[in-house]
Amino acid sequence: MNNLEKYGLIKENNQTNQNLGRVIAQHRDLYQVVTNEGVLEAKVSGKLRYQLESPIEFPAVGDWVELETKIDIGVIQKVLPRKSVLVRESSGSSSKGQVIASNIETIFICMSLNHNFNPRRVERFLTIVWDSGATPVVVLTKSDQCDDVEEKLQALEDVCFGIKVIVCSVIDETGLAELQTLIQPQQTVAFVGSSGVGKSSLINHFLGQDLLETKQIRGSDDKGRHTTTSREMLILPNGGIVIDTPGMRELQILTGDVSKTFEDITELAKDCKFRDCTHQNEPGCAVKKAIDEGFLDADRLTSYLKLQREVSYSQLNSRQLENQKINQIFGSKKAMKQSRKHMQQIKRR
Ligand SMILES: Nc1nc2c(ncn2[C@@H]2O[C@H](COP(=O)(O)OP(=O)(O)OP(=O)(O)O)[C@@H](O)[C@H]2O)c(=O)[nH]1
Ligand SMILES: [Zn+2]
Repeated sequence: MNNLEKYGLIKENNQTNQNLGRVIAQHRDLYQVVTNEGVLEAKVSGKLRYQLESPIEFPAVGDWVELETKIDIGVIQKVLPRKSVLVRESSGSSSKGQVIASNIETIFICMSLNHNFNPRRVERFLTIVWDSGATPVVVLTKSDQCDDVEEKLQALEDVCFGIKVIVCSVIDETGLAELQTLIQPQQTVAFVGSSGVGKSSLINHFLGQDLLETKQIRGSDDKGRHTTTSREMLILPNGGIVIDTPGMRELQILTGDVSKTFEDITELAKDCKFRDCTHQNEPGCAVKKAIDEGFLDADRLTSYLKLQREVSYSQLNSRQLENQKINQIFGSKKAMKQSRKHMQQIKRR
């Protein structure tokens, strides 16, 4: 098996694949691409850069690309059509979206069977995965810590209709063999889910070694992760391929873990005068105070508020959404009725 086959290339009628490669890591404008000759650094050609119309079209981890090899660097000329693409709507103001990874066949949505258990969260992850074109599988982790697995499975019945659900534990090895059968040689998979549900532990299990640092080892400090290593695409001993990029890990913020991602703000907010403080113009706001005193970046509050809005929208159904919009504009439904009445009176005059 040549390099590219190892990285998931399925041979089709004796193609030569001379200029073919797969992106295995990305650091801003610089890509790491695996070819049949080895791994090389690569950039996007000037021509391609000019042709691409949106950030989403730029190469990303998982992409198959055509490239020309110069002496010390590869030049990417073309991104081959993607079979699936996981996109993260960017939360900055230049809202264009960003590719997290592409050409993933199966995405394991991980959720632990203890306090992290929440069917709504699975639902949100499912939406993202279906949108990507990959096949979702729901993986319920830490079954060794749960006494009511059956009940929890029932709670998921509607949400997970027609989807494979696997109960597992790396402690007593429940379900791991079954999970392994879903990671076939040359198939690309990924693990998503909130921080701490056991994604690294599962990947390490399938790797047969502790390549990824789990929470226990790294302590609670998440900083610095992935800065020294570029293991964003891992080949398992059985031949399966796992994509594990920092972006993949960040997918959780889209799905409601705002308070966890913005622990500094939630911590500060405990000192706000009002429990339901929105940190915008209330008196006695500890978050605003921290910004004024230079302890907190104002940008951080902005992205917190933006994300919170996105998340709360995505959690509401359309009717609630309508009500929430009304509340934002008019204060309440009652106020809206009053303002309508008022408008009608004006018209009549
Ligand atoms: N009891 C029990 N603990 C587990 C299991 N799997 C993982 N853990 C523990 O849960 C903690 C978090 O596991 P990780 O594998 O680091 O979780 P993660 O999802 O990779 O977290 P992030 O890297 O933050 O995204 C660690 O202390 C693990 O030892 C399990 O099946 N049972
Ligand atoms: Zn506040």
